[in-house]
Amino acid sequence: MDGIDYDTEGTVFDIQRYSIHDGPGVRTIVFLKGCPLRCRWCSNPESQNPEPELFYRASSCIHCGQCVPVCPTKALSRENPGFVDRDKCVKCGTCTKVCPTDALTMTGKLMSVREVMIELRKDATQYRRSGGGVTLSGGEPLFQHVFARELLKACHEQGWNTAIETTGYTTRDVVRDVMPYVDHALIDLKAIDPKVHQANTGVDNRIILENALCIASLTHAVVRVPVVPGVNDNEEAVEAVGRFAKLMPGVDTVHLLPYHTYGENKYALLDRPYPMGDVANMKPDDVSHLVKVVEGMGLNCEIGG
Ligand SMILES: C[S@@+](CC[C@H](N)C(=O)[O-])C[C@H]1O[C@@H](n2cnc3c(N)ncnc32)[C@H](O)[C@@H]1O
Ligand code: SF4
Ligand code: SF4
Ligand code: SF4
Repeated sequence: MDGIDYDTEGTVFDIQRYSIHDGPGVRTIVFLKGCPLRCRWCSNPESQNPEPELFYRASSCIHCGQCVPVCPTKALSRENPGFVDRDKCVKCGTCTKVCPTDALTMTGKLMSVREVMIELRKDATQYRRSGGGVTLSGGEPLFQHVFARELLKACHEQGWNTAIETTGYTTRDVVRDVMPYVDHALIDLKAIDPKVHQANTGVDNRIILENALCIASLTHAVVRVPVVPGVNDNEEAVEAVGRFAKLMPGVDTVHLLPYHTYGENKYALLDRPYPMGDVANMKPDDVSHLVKVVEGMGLNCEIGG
């Protein structure tokens, strides 16, 4: 094992314990900030910007005004639509320290590998008992690839299973640098049609498809598809993903994730419009015909996962 730099820092916006999804056994999910994509349905809008950001929850604000004078850039005012002038806010977090109701909070904080490992060690017994471990998610975990790599190395040194949830939108060098420390890659293929991919995520999918093939040649991989109404919730689109998955070395399983709106309220906290408008949650039954398509191609198919 190469040396591990425990001082490497990265921006983390959440650590979720006791997950039974996103890899084998009981897992802790570490969510890293930063993503080069802008999926219209993204359930973690706070993950996209690599920097820490300010959440403002209007329903918790008691209009006491204590935050207004402490802001160094005068970004807070009742005159501002949404209260926070996002162009003026420098994300210093000073206002959050005086708010008595947590209407203002920061999402994302700088943590060292050492600090994250202290959190992860609390669940080490669960990992050993269940064959679980640690999953890096986001955002795109490879966006902060040096931090991700050192964290994965540190997990391996403890003997824990490691996984990443990735779009694969990165360079080949990063893939080769990080994959030796990943036991299980959950690779999102959101659309095979390049025009559909570009229109709905903001990026071309050529690099993603090339890296998906490479990642599957380097570690155990599963393909995941967020099934989104009006984007890829049809048999042709899912069949195209299945055809591609069959080209990926060792891949025998596709997960279909029905579209959900759980992230919608977080757009309001960032004063951003929700790009999906009023498109309703999908139910597992809504994708059962797509499961049959995947299974008919000789692949395993799970809803969720
Ligand atoms: C939050 S993402 C993090 C990993 C990476 N950014 C990605 O998209 O692959 C984890 C999973 O949630 C899925 N996802 C994101 N928004 C979703 C939504 N509104 N409905 C269903 N799945 C969603 C993604 O497609 C991905 O499989
Ligand atoms: S985070 Fe800093 S700059 Fe932004 S509103 Fe709060 S105090 Fe002002
Ligand atoms: S300190 Fe908190 S509760 Fe008071 S006005 Fe500011 S955001 Fe609202
Ligand atoms: S790739 Fe993942 S984190 Fe990035 S915008 Fe899309 S769903 Fe969100």
